[in-house]
Amino acid sequence: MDREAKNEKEENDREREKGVAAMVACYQGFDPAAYLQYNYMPPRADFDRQDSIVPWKLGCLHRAFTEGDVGGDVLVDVGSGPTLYQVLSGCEVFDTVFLTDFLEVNRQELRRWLQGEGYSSLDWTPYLQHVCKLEGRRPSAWTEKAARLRSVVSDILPIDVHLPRPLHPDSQLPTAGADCLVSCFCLESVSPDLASFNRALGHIRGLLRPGGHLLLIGALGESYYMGGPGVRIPVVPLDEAQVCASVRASGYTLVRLEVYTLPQGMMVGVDDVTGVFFVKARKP
Ligand SMILES: Nc1ncnc2c1ncn2[C@@H]1O[C@@H](CSCCNC[C@@H]2Cc3ccc([N+](=O)[O-])cc3CN2)[C@@H](O)[C@H]1O
Repeated sequence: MDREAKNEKEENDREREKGVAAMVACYQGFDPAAYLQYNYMPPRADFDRQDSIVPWKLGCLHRAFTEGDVGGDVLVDVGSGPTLYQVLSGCEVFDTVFLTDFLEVNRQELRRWLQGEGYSSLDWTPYLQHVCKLEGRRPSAWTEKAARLRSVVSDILPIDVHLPRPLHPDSQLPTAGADCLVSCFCLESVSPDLASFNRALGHIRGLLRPGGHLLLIGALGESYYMGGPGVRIPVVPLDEAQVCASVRASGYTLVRLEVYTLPQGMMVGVDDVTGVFFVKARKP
């Protein structure tokens, strides 16, 4: 590499590090309880509304986990945040589930739920009941599902998708990698730009074994969201074509893309998201 190219690469690396550091600073004010209130209560989580977002997400995940091609022992949820909905179907398929997040406040929120009912900031019962219904079970089986999830969560780990190895080497992940990754609303919300989003997709690919699946949910058209009162966090705005291109460019085979377009009633002033994507992909 000649001197000029070396200088340019060093400058690009410095810019990249500055962008990631700025994102870390944004997250210092993240408020799990407020975030849950904004996004995981009605209207966005209204199980009696056909057009509510959370039932749509749970339906995508239920189909993806139960249509027969996803399986194995280990499921990793990348960037769990303070939420559990993303593993309510997967916990029936995998005997070992790792929840992960960058912030200790979110890992604490998840630990509180694991302690038992009534400790976490949000009552997940309606979510558990809804997924039981999707599975053809009576809603009162939610207590069994909660017990199942508590039994399979093996650890709640720190993660940084901007590192080539996002998890600490001691994380007890199988050498070959996880059998399945799920990640919801994380990568586009933690990346300063599209190049960083694409790199993060590549980094988490290293957590997945060949033949394993990636289930990715994310925001379309979003440029910011509120991570708490007065905590405005920038987001990489994505469209469907870019999501498909990024997934393929990061070395995954795209199995399918599903898209939800937000009706006016779901726009509640906590972000400027226009749609939600669901991707099922496979690592060749
Ligand atoms: N470097 C990092 N590596 C991994 N995770 C990291 C890193 N930095 C922060 N994190 C971690 O990632 C974060 C994940 S929460 C990100 C929120 N995403 C945007 C928000 C979500 C949302 C939800 C629902 C709906 N809806 O329409 O129903 C829309 C939307 C759109 N707005 C947070 O847990 C942080 O702690």
